[in-house]
Amino acid sequence: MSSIKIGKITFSNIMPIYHFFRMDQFDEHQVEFIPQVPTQLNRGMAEGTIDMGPISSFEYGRNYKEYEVLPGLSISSLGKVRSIFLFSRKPIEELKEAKIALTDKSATSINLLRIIMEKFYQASPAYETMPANFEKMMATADAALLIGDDALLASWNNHGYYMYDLGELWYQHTGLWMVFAVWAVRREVTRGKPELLRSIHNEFLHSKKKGLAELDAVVAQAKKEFGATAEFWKVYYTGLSYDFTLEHKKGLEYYYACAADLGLLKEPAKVEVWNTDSNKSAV
Ligand SMILES: C=C(O[C@@H]1C=C(C(=O)O)C=C[C@H]1O)C(=O)O
Repeated sequence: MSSIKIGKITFSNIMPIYHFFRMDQFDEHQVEFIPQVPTQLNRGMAEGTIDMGPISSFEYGRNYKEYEVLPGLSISSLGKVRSIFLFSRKPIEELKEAKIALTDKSATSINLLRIIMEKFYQASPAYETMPANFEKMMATADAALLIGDDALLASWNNHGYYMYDLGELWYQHTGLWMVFAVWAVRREVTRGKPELLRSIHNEFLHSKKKGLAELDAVVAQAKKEFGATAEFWKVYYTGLSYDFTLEHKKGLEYYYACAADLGLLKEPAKVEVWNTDSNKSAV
């Protein structure tokens, strides 16, 4: 039997979910991690070279008929996310005619920025997608959107730019959760390998629970790999949510409705959560 290929975002944001994942619970060749940035994972899932894992929630919405969402897992925030920033030379209200450079690693946040600019600031700036090089982005544009560790690193610099946290802006204008990534699984895997998928899902839930209960171990690892203080990582990880509740779903569906309204999605996606008790799906 071929292995289930599981995506793994190469950012520090997912460490609490993967840190205590016990590979030794599975036979050799049953599961394999594929570490990539979100846009690569999105593509791999769409092409079928990756079977499941965290993908941009926007990508789930774009291709939702092919996927189901695994329950109890996401990368979300209710307010500040702390790793998705618009850096700008001018206040956001003055970006109406501006040029904004967008990281090429994101799908959710670049479309969230469009929603925020169009709907909340009645602005239609020009956008250009670029490799995530902060200095080069700011050299050619008035503002730059970065996500993940690129955004964390840039936010630690004393560059003097205005900084807007997209999770915070979304919350201020909607009062809702913002779901940045969901654990999607290709439908043929829910049908073809439900038992193994159930074991992997349980292992993720176990690892998440332990990661949050023993956050100091995750914090120490993040500090070792990326720097900054233990206090920073504690605030960062406790500010993120890794759950997927009905409230998360409500926020996500509103995001999809906004995206469809602006023509960023063909239609508002239906969020279908995998029913772990049977081979059938249920919302
Ligand atoms: C919180 C984050 O969530 C993410 C944002 C994503 C996106 O914009 O497409 C995708 C996956 C997550 O890594 C982050 O990257 O900082």
